[in-house]
Amino acid sequence: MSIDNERINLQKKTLSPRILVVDDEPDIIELLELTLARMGMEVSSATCIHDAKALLQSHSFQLCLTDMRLPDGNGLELVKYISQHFADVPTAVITAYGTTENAVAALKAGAFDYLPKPVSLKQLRDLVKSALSLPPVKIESAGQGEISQQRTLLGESESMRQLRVTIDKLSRSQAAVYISGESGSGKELAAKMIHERSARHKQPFVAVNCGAIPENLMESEFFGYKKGAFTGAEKDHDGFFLTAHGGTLFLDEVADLPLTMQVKLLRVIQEKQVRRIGDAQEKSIDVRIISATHKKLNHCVAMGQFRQDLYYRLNVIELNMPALREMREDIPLIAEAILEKHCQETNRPICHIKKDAMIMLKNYDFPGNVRELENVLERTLALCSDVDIGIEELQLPNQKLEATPNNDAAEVTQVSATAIQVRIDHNLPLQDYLDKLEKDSIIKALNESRYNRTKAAKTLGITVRSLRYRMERLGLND
Ligand SMILES: Nc1ncnc2c1ncn2[C@@H]1O[C@H](COP(=O)(O)OP(=O)(O)OP(=O)(O)O)[C@@H](O)[C@H]1O
Repeated sequence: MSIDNERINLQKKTLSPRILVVDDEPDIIELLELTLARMGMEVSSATCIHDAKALLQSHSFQLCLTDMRLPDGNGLELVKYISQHFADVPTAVITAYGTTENAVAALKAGAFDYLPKPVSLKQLRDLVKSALSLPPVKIESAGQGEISQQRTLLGESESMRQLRVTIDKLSRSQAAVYISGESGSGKELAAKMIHERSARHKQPFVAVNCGAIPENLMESEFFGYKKGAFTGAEKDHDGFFLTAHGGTLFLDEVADLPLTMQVKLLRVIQEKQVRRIGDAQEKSIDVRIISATHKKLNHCVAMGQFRQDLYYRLNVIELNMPALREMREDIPLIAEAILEKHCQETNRPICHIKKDAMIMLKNYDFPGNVRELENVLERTLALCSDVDIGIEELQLPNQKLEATPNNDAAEVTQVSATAIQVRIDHNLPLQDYLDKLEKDSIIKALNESRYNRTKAAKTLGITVRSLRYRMERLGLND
């Protein structure tokens, strides 16, 4: 062999992915070693957790395949150990036939995927390929800075930081995820983040709003059809499952699926096979399912509107999106980010929200969550030409102030340097309360300046024009 060839072989060897196999059955180790070696992998094997940990300390691995039952403990222990200390190493567990509980427990503990026994070599190869195409783990991914290139859920509250960490973990697994949360709270964004950070990121992300498809078209939309299968089927159509092959299928508003469709969906998910209408052949599909609804899916199950078996299939891991009012401290950051984005897109100077207006936003309950915040700000930008956005430009719907620590009226009182002592009436609608505060501030400034509007405006920190506008609005002209 020439020196060059030798060097290439050596390079190939050092570049081969290394896989750790943990099993106490020599036959299984041998089968896995042979198959993986044929795929060009380097394999190290251990027969117990203790030896596996020692190997992890001394070598770097790109994947670990472990049995569940090991002489010195449970494979889950190893899954947890690896996800804690070697977050970059995906782990797959080999589970005894029919023990789905084990598989679910492993996925919840952070496993990338599971392989049921007897191990199918095709499944093994597919699993290895996907595990090796996982993007590298990002350090400190709870923060947002380093992932700014990708879409991300903004917010620095503890719940948002935790959510991002969980999303990163879920991205490194193949488990079905069910995302719960109110409308507009970021369920679809979370699903996209999981997909974009996963081994499937180069494959399609197909989002389906289950509530928007007419019942008579559901089957053909989900499973596809062959040309001529029915009147109007002028060419082959793949349907959502086949289109999402290799990638992620996001079933939004999954609770809206009719029961007949739920049965068909469950079958396809279980068998991993789909047959287009009019096709004699079934096709294998490899699709990760993420589902979501703003309804309480467990209630739908209890009411007999949603099949329990499908619920268990979809809800291997649940991700709950907090409502915006549960993370009020994040409202300024999210609001400013939305403004910056819109201003950049429309080529206008970046607008900012004034302090009192921001407090008002923080105190508003946002039943429509971040989507509503986006709409409020978009409307504001359309109507306001100033770079500083004040209370009146926001035009928030009236809302009763509730005495929670977050919308503490004391905070509102602080905003205006000239704010006078006002009796705070929690029973007033928010707009009326703020109008009263504004009116009292203006009257006080006018009194102090002996009705000199220029001086009063200066004290209030606003322009004379704005003072005139406000006085007119509040009926103070007399
Ligand atoms: N934490 C967040 N940071 C930045 N943007 C967010 C955040 N949460 C939601 N959004 C944005 O809010 C809008 C609504 O989010 P999304 O569509 O994901 O909500 P959803 O829960 O799926 O809504 P629905 O239940 O109505 O389908 C999107 O533009 C999304 O990008």
